[in-house]
Amino acid sequence: MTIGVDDDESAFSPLENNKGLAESWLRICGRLKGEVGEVEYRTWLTQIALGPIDGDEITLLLPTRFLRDWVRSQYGDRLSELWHSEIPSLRRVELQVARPGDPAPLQVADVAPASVTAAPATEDSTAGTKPVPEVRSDLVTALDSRFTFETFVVGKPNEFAYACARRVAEKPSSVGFNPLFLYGGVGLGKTHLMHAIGAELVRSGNVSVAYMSAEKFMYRFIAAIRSQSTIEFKEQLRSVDVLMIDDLQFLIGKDNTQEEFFHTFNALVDAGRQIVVSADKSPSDLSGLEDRLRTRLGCGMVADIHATTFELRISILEAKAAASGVVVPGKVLEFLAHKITSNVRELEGALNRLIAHANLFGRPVTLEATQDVLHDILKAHDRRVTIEEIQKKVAEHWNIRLTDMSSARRARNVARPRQVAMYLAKQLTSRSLPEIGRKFGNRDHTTVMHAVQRVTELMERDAAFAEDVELMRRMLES
Ligand SMILES: Nc1ncnc2c1ncn2[C@@H]1O[C@H](COP(=O)(O)OP(=O)(O)OP(=O)(O)O)[C@@H](O)[C@H]1O
Repeated sequence: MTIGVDDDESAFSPLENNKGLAESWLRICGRLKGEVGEVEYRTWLTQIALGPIDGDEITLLLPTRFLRDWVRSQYGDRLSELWHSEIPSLRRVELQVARPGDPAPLQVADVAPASVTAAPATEDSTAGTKPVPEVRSDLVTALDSRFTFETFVVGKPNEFAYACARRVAEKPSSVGFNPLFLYGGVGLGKTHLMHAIGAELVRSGNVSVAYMSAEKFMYRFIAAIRSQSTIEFKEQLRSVDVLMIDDLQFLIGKDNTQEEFFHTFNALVDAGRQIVVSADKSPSDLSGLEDRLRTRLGCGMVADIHATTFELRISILEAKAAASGVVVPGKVLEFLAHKITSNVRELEGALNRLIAHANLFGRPVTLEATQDVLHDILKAHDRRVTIEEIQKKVAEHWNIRLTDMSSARRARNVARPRQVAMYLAKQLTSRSLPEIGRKFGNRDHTTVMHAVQRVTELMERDAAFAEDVELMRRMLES
């Protein structure tokens, strides 16, 4: 059902005629204010006006499309939940851009935070995220309570970053370096470590901490400009003890926001406050950020989170499987750690899917079931082998020079490995025969065809040779 803000006034339930609805809305605003904090509430939520209610759907109106999209993405689910708790028959909250003549927002700027504020973590306030309460600064985006130091698995690739993060969490006033700059590829644990710092600081009390993504930083900054509250925004930011900004690369190309961040950064460092920043690259590689900002970012401790090793992937899988309570055989964990090497997020996603499947169907996790359930993920992770890799591995294995892959030498000890390499190129890549021929010293496609036939025949006749070729194939595929 779609409710438009249409011309049919009779279909509309004007707010002034619906006191109960207005009271519900005020209560919802009070709860939201308590949950998201004063600044966020004032920036985004006071701009919402009540629209019509029709059956199980209520419409809320926002002045611009930008605001509508932002409120939908950030608060859509929560608004639905809160409306449902007020009026159980309501199932949907529709967010629309207001048109001339639509009701104005209620004057709820002085809505007191509802008693829910003081309640313990509102576990249902954001999907999949359990916010940590009792944070002094309302600049804190909900911290995910799953991301703690206890649940972070430490190994060679991340031990340094972990140690630095711990240091900030334990002694925020005398860390000895500022900022802490965490960087590394996608899904390797940067956000996890930042949330862990936040959770630890909140637990220890007496420290105000602000965590937000660079994207959110920018939107808040823009919103502050729109609502003419930039001074307040700056003061809020500059009053925290620890400021953490995630995914700083988002600010590349956003010159005004960079400028604001730079000033905030300086003000906080000058005041002896701690900053933690994460990005996908080191400060020196973040081209697109202003030089002076890059220089300042690189002045503290720069900690790289490296790509995972097989051992770390196994440890992470073991920890996550144990926490799930589902028995996942070691063989399956090893298989996953071998196959999914891209990042921890994808590894975790694959394991979660297996666990969900096992729970749903009550079946044990086996290697066979894993291949079946994760068919699509595993396919996407199948390694793409290049002809150059094949040539290199085969040349090493048969102890010939790499250049002999393209040379005209016909001696058997050279020609045979070259044929094997052509055979493997045909088996493991999607290259055509002429393309393969070109990579082997501009040979004709019939030469490649002959090599493939010859190797196939030899493998049928000679078990030791077949084993050698199979070994090569496995090494290249792993
Ligand atoms: N060492 C680890 N131990 C346990 N879980 C981890 C570890 N590293 C990453 N994870 C998990 O992997 C997932 C992705 O991690 P996270 O979101 O922190 O990555 P990120 O580096 O911030 O990625 P992005 O660059 O996309 O923001 C999270 O669920 C996190 O808990």
